[in-house]
Amino acid sequence: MRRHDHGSSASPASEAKTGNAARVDAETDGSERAGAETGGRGEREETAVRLRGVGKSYGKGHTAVEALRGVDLTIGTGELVVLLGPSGSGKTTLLNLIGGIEPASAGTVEVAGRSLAGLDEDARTAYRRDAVGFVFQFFNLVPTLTAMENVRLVAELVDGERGGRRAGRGRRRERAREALESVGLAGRADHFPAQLSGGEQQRVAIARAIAKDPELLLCDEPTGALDLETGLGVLRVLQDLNRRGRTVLVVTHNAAIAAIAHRVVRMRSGEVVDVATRAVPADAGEVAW
Ligand SMILES: Nc1ncnc2c1ncn2[C@@H]1O[C@H](COP(=O)(O)OP(=O)(O)OP(=O)(O)O)[C@@H](O)[C@H]1O
Repeated sequence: MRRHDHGSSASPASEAKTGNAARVDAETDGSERAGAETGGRGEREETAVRLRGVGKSYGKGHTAVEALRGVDLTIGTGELVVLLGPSGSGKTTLLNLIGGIEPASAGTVEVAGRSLAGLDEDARTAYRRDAVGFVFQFFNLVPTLTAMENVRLVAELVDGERGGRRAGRGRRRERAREALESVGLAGRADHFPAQLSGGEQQRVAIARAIAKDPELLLCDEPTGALDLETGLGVLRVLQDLNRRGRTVLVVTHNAAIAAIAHRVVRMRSGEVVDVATRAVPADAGEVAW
């Protein structure tokens, strides 16, 4: 099994900064599980995300804000990681950097072994479009399109841009149907967003995110606008997708969601202050808040 350099790459300084000696072990855990899948051409990278010394600042002078400060974090392929922290601690900023929505001010962000810093605007757009699925708090569905059309829209955009990989219309419809099925909504394909509950709308948004078969699913407060029951339905879908091999990063205020994570990352004031591993993540069905 190919092994990672987590032990050596996590410098004493960064360990001291996170104040968490378990961090290196926790990272090794994730890569070992994923490592079994790697080793040859065409196989998956064992590290999904690697951040080293990542900083992000906004503005200048007396209005400058340091949203992220020296963040080191590794996410193994196939992990479900929950990122917790109070408002303003930098969670969304971190997600946006990993998703290529904005560039880091310092340090390196690598996804599936490729550095995002070297990408020009076109390559960054292609990366966002092809490699990352985004799920937001307020679903962001197009209200005048049905569930199926919302999902297909993204599949068509992606196919339209991916030279040489154009799928036929039938194949795109099939892929969209598969995505809706995988979130338990095949029966609601022809409903408009207003005819769906909040939880169902979020599941359509998840179907839309996975229809393009992204390497990474980035979720920002995916249950934030939902009541307990519908929120748990969404968590079940995310856990199910993760169990089928997808890497999932969930940003949330809701500490109860941490129960389903392989690893829980806590942030405060732009820094990672703790990383904890769960030997056996809870079933989403067992979570309550
Ligand atoms: N575009 C921006 N311009 C200026 N400051 C920003 C910008 N985006 C974020 N910030 C600041 O960066 C810090 C981190 O914000 P971020 O949204 O990442 O926090 P968060 O942990 O996701 O918070 P919340 O849970 O409230 O969404 C905050 O102080 C915020 O005001």
